[in-house]
Amino acid sequence: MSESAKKIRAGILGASGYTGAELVRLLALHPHVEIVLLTADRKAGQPIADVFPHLATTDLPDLMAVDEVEWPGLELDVVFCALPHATSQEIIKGILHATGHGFIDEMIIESPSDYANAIHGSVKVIDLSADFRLRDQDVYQKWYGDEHRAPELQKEAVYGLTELNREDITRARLVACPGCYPTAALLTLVPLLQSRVIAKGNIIIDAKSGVSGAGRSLKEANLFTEVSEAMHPYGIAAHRHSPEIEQELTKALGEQVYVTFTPHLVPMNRGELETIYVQYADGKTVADLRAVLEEQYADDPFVTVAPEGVVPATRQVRGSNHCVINVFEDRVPGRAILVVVIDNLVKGSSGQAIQNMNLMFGLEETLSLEQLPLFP
Ligand SMILES: NC(=O)C1=CN([C@@H]2O[C@H](COP(=O)(O)OP(=O)(O)OC[C@H]3O[C@@H](n4cnc5c(N)ncnc54)[C@H](OP(=O)(O)O)[C@@H]3O)[C@@H](O)[C@H]2O)C=CC1
Ligand SMILES: CC(=O)N[C@@H](CCC(=O)OP(=O)(O)O)C(=O)O
Repeated sequence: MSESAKKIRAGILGASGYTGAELVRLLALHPHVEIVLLTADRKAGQPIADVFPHLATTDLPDLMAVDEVEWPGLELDVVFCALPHATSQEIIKGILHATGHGFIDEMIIESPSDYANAIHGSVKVIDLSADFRLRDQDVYQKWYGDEHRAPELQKEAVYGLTELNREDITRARLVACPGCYPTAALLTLVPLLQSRVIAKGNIIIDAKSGVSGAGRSLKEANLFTEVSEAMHPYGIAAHRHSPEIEQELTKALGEQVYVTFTPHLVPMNRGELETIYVQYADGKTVADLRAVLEEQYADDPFVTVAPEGVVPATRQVRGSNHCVINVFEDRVPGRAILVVVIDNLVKGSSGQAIQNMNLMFGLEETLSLEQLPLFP
């Protein structure tokens, strides 16, 4: 895109939340994006600088309620949807209709060019919530409690794990960004399963997240006094990211995969670390796992396989779109230990969403995401 080209007109729904604010912070650096819409719920009507003083130097519209937005008049090119689960479905369905486009499954789509024609000129939607991540309606209902209210779009949505799904993301109209835990787990496990260097059984994901992963709304469990100087697991054998991780691993391998996944809340603001225990496939060693990961991510700007022996830590990625992975030989014969870190608010949500937007608009994937991690 040339400097003189029209800027991409972007809207951010849920801009008074953590991922919404992070989208604003990162997009402020984007040379081809103009933010023309910000929405909020309880904070609608306020200038964003009143809600987030750290964003005061940016020139931005005030926060407005989603149901007051006049979609066609805004001529948006892209909408980032950073709303809580279950609220995105109907809003996204409404946006696609209000901006003049129907649902793909109401059209005759027989080839990639039919699809390209069908979505030509449509606003593109990048959803950070879980609403369109699970492909199966029944699985969605089982884990999220309610019937899906836009199942036709659930089928169309592309899973937005950038490094492993670039081709589909590039062509997509609706991208469902992965959850923060699945991002770290899948970047590590998909290449290893696909290249058959690990066994599909006995995968254990021990995950830790900073408190911003739970969002900005008020919850007793997230008070300073509850969270500081302590840590605890939650969602044991019942966290909704298990089916999301299993869906994508099963797709990658072509066989059903199950994982043991236990998240923990740790007293830090942002960052996520997963320690993943795996079993080698017959005859494979730690060197095979390292070789697969190094080859997979050799040309990727944001995913790094750390040198042998270097231990990934959340400080190595804080505030950045980077993901650092390393693999270690276990002293228990036949097993390896992987460690992976991301920032939940960047690679785990808003950064990856912008990476996807760059792909969807034919831009350099790294635009507005170039900053190095913050240290300390
Ligand atoms: N936090 C994280 O690390 C990650 C979050 N996600 C997902 O991204 C989404 C946003 O998360 P996060 O930013 O943490 O959430 P927050 O709770 O921090 O923010 C939610 C935003 O949505 C608005 N909102 C709440 N309810 C409604 C509603 N009914 N209608 C319209 N707007 C509403 C809020 O407005 P107001 O403040 O004015 O009430 C706020 O702007 C969630 O689906 C989350 O699961 C995904 C990956 C990582
Ligand atoms: C610390 C914390 O509470 N984390 C959130 C995960 C946030 C996230 O990635 O994802 P979703 O979009 O799927 O909510 C949780 O466990 O529910």
